[in-house]
Amino acid sequence: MPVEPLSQKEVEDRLAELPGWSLDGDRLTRSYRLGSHFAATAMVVHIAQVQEELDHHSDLTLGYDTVSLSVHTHSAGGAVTEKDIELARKVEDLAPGHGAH
Ligand SMILES: C[C@H](O)[C@H](O)[C@H]1CNC2=NC(N)=NC(=O)C2=N1
Repeated sequence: MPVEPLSQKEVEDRLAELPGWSLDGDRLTRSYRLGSHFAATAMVVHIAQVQEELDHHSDLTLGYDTVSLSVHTHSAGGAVTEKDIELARKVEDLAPGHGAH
């Protein structure tokens, strides 16, 4: 099923409920800090699992103690869609369990 681009207003409304997430050009982004490199690595694996379940994938970057995501929807011409918001919400839900902030 095709996903439609969200309007600027729709993106802003949804971002209001996703603290820490922001729009960088046409992408939703957020970085997390973790307690160790191993903790950050475990969070990356958990996010990868969620992304496979959603069939929606961010550019996911592992640093020493950081995890960064940047996502938009390729099939919507690179716009932000509900799929990006859904992924962001799921990552927000799993982040506290990894001690990410
Ligand atoms: C075939 C597969 O369903 C598609 O390529 C999916 C996979 N993951 C994806 N991820 C993102 N971010 N955008 C997409 O359009 C997308 N499409």
